[in-house]
Amino acid sequence: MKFSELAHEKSTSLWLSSKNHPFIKGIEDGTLPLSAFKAYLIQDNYYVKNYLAIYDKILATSQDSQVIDALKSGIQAITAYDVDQQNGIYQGLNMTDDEIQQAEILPTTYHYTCHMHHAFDSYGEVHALAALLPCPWLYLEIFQEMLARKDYLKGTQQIYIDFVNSYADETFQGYVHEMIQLLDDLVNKHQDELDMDLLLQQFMYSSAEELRFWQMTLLPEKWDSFTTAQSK
Ligand SMILES: Cc1ncc(CO)c(N)n1
Repeated sequence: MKFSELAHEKSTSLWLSSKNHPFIKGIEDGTLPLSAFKAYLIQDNYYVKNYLAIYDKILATSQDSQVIDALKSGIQAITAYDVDQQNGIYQGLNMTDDEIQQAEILPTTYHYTCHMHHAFDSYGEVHALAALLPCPWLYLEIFQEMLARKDYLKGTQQIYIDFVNSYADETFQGYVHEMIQLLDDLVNKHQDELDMDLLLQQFMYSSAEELRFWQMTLLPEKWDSFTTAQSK
């Protein structure tokens, strides 16, 4: 079994929880308050910046031309699907640069981005790529499945329809498949020296963080609940 297949299988229930999450259902039926979507976008702005920063760290140190080529085209995909698309949405929602840059980074965003940096800093590029993969792959699955449902997006807002269509489109799918292939090739190349359990853990942690990411803006999450002693 390929590493990607194993990781995907082990993450099934976590991914299902994301797919059924009220945030996702709210995008589909239009009940997600715009305030929650805005809060998500603000956290995601920081997240995507860090995602690209990890790509840069890998590009600056990798000796593997397959990794370098794939990440260079990956940067273009992230720029088109995450950065440029989100910039368009910010404008549509009248969100200012100050509002985005000065917002507080919430615990889950901080934790998820630290996890991805840690995977690279402590274990190197293959582990980092395992931590990075659930991000685009899960989005592709969530939004392709949403589009495939017969009455998808009935009554939802145009801004949500555009968001879903973008992450479900063929070019994005091509990028995701390239990243899956890259990781499987690297696992084969480095089979003897890789700790497979640790590698799987990188992917699983990120799958859990993706679920927390939806929850964070709906709760909404607050640092107070982390910085106040609780008896239970
Ligand atoms: C948290 C998160 N996961 C996945 C994606 C998709 O690239 C994103 N933009 N943000």
